[in-house]
Amino acid sequence: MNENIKEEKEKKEEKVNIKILYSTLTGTTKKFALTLKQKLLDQKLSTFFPQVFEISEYDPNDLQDESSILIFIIATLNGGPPRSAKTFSHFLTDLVNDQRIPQNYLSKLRYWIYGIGDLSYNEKYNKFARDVDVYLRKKGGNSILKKGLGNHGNKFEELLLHFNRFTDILVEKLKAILKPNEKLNENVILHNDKENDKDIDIDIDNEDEDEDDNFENDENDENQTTDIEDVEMLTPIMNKILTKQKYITVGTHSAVKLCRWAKAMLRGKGVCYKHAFYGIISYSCMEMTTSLACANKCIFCWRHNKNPTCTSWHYKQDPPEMIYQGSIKAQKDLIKPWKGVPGVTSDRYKDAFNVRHCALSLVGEPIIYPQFDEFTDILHENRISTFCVTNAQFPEKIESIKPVTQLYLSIDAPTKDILFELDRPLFPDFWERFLKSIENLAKRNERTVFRITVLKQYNDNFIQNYVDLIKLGKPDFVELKGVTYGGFGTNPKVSMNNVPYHQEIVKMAQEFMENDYMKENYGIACEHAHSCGILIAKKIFYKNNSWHTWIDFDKFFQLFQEKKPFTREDYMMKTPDWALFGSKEKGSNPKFIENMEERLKNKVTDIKSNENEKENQNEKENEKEKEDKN
Ligand SMILES: Cc1cc2nc3c(=O)[nH]c(=O)nc-3n(C[C@H](O)[C@H](O)[C@H](O)COP(=O)(O)O)c2cc1C
Repeated sequence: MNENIKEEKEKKEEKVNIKILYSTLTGTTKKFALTLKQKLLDQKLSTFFPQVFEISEYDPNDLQDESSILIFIIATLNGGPPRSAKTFSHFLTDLVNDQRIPQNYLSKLRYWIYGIGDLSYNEKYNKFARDVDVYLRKKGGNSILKKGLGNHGNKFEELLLHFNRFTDILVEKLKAILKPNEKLNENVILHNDKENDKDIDIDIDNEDEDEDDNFENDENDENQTTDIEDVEMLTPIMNKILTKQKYITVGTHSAVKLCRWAKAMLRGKGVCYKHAFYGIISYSCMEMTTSLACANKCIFCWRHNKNPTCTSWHYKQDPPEMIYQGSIKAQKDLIKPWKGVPGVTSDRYKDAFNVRHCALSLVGEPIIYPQFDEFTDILHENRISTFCVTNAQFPEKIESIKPVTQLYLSIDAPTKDILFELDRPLFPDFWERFLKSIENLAKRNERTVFRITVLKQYNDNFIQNYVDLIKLGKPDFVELKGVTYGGFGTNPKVSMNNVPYHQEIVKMAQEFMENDYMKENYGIACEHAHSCGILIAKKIFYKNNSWHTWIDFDKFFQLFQEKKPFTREDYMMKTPDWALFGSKEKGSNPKFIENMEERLKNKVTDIKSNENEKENQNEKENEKEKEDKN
């Protein structure tokens, strides 16, 4: 950029010090926002640079580091936010409900609120303006002046008078705050200070001074939440970031990404652990989610916690058929560019367009999508198997969803404290939800799995605690898998030091098998050294002297079509020798690995390549961190 333009731009940016955000139903708040802007401009002060925006144009992620003073002039619609403020309102609700976000999160924020409502709405009078004020204060925001609540039920002149009285005082406050070349005078800013508020005795009578005390009730106010069901889950900014990271978003809450194992299998460079353990064809497997939002912010999250979080579904809902069509198209679009890439044979390339599996495990929490059952029905009708991975925070769903091909719980930690540290859950009763989810898993009839993602120094111990959870959930399988390097971003809590070697996972599995309960009921069935994975399976899958951990997919679809109850035992299949624990191939299917015989002859095992991969990953991590910093 030309230096002069850059300087000019910086100067201008410095001056954007008052953002007036309005949210309107019939235009009054917009009019008032423009009136206030003019009043500020009339001061002819170089430090006043007011700008007016509709609230939907404001990215709430900026609240934390907002250097401008925010002025909200907002109406209420049936006790909730007007349409243009729904995303903003939803963001704030999540923020206050998120126990991990510190109370001083918005401590840099300076704001003022003026609500325009109608007293005849009684307890819903200016409810949205009052909520926004409470929410911002809850997270440390600083109100520079007590909020104003105007009654549009009065004569318009009275409302305008009320607004003018407030904004006159506001102008004085702003003058005091935004003096040129002067440090902020702390005494001027009212840090939620009710004592200081008392000298501005111009608020209308029925305002509740102790709204903070009513906060919990406000949250439960049905009227507040019923109207926000058509908020889109993804903001345009989130969408842009996801696209940059090679996700294809489908509709407003789903996404597909091509799994690295799909690429590896296409190129004859390896298969995923799901192929070794269960017979999934990696390149025919569509990895996706029906909800990018999740109730956890795991420290090892692939998405570096850039996803939305929520404790319940309150979004616009896309129809399942549309998600299905969109996802299949996305998967095919992701496969297309692999034509002609070295190693990709025409047979495999063609075959990859036949989507046969769906791993509902990408990111987020797929089961909170309200039409999840309808979506899996469509997949099954199209002979696409379903592996569903949930974060064990929605126990009712885990009990009630229709059977999938294989149902997973992510068991990220053996104890409450470690779960809190690793998953950073949103729910205050996260441990109870976790245990209840495990308990409900035991009631399921299809194949069930505990997925333990092992992070060294975090959750690689406490075998007895894990066994207690296994006794409760009685999963058919326990997958131990070293955490995958996905670039840990700038998260200081995880690094390559937390990524285990395959031998360490094997050792952990063996420690499991020293436990009496495990010895009696389970055995180590498979391994996949390439991804540091071990499969511990229930002994019911050991028949006629061999493991049957693979899935008979034809049988599964037949059972689905018959619409009769079925169990895990109805669709199992013999596991091939190369996938078994202790085999020389260590879970790599010779059919999909180039020069396998030669590799084995030269003892170039996948364990070795795992070590090399680790070195590469170290390099990648450094690069990724550089990128993140930029
Ligand atoms: C459909 C509708 C619902 C409303 N609901 C409320 C309400 O719940 N609480 C309230 O104080 N005012 C309510 N109002 C009044 C508006 O907030 C008030 O008229 C305000 O001035 C509208 O501002 P605007 O002209 O910028 O849209 C409602 C108005 C309409 C038209």
